[in-house]
Amino acid sequence: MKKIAIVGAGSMAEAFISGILENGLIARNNIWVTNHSNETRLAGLKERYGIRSTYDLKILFEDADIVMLAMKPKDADSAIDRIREHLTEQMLVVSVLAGVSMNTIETLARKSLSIARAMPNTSAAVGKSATAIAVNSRITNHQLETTKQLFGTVGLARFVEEGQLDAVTGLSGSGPAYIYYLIEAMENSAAEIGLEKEMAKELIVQTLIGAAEMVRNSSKSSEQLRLDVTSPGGTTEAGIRVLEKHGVQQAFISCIQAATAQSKKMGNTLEAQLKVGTST
Ligand SMILES: NC(=O)C1=CN([C@@H]2O[C@H](COP(=O)(O)OP(=O)(O)OC[C@H]3O[C@@H](n4cnc5c(N)ncnc54)[C@H](O)[C@@H]3O)[C@@H](O)[C@H]2O)C=CC1
Ligand SMILES: O=C(O)[C@@H]1CCC=N1
Repeated sequence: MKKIAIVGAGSMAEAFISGILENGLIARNNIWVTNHSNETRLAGLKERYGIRSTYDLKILFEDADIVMLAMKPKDADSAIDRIREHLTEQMLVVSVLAGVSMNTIETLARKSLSIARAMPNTSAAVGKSATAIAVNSRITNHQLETTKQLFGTVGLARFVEEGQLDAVTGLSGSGPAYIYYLIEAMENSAAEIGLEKEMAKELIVQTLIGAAEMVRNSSKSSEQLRLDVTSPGGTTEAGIRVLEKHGVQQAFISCIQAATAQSKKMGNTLEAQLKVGTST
């Protein structure tokens, strides 16, 4: 029977709690969570999921096999400093902190740790996260298996080199927000062209699911799939011409590059503060 101690009780923590319970990976009474100071939030999680919470770190970490770091990167320094005496080399430390390297986590903890650093996304809440994971050399085969299972409960999980995680953060970690941004635009335009809100939402959602399934299942490239929709002199051509005029594809490329750069910057800022040099 495994015990997980989750440090940070925000949206990512909740997504994991819900995923773990859905799949029965860890029993309810072995899922423990804490946060900075918001007792109402902890009470809400207890109420919704029947899990446990505490501010007593001794109780939180006692016999814990897995520790999940799920606070904001800016709080990592103070949060890890507070818990570090409870962290052991035997525990699997799972971090979802954007930009924070495994080396930085060990520096903050002032000890060697078995770490799995992951970049999931909020679709974990519905079991559809796209997660990339890097592990350090101290991870045992058993802990690697546990990591696979843990992230498998909330969606697709792929292992990568740690150096790729900033790019993953820019692409799929932040990715749901880009898609929501597009949906907002489609919803706003639906109102302008005279479609009823609820029905328009259904049509938009089904269009996205359908297009995603086509990309997943078809042997054709996404460009070819787009061309298949675009009849010469037709409606799609008229619409896409406007997107091209506004440089929308280049805007998305720049957006993902900016998010990737921000992930690197967040990590480098923390490393510089710790005087452990700069990351690549
Ligand atoms: N929200 C997202 O889409 C994604 C977030 N992440 C990462 O997940 C982490 C959490 O993000 P969210 O859940 O969105 O944040 P959030 O702001 O919703 O939750 C952060 C939690 O950390 C707690 N916290 C702050 N200081 C603490 C301390 N000293 N000790 C214990 N708990 C403390 C807060 O009380 C809060 O419960 C971040 O590091 C973020 O980079 C990763 C992938 C996607
Ligand atoms: O915006 C952020 O920093 C976090 C990391 C990936 C998604 N949300």
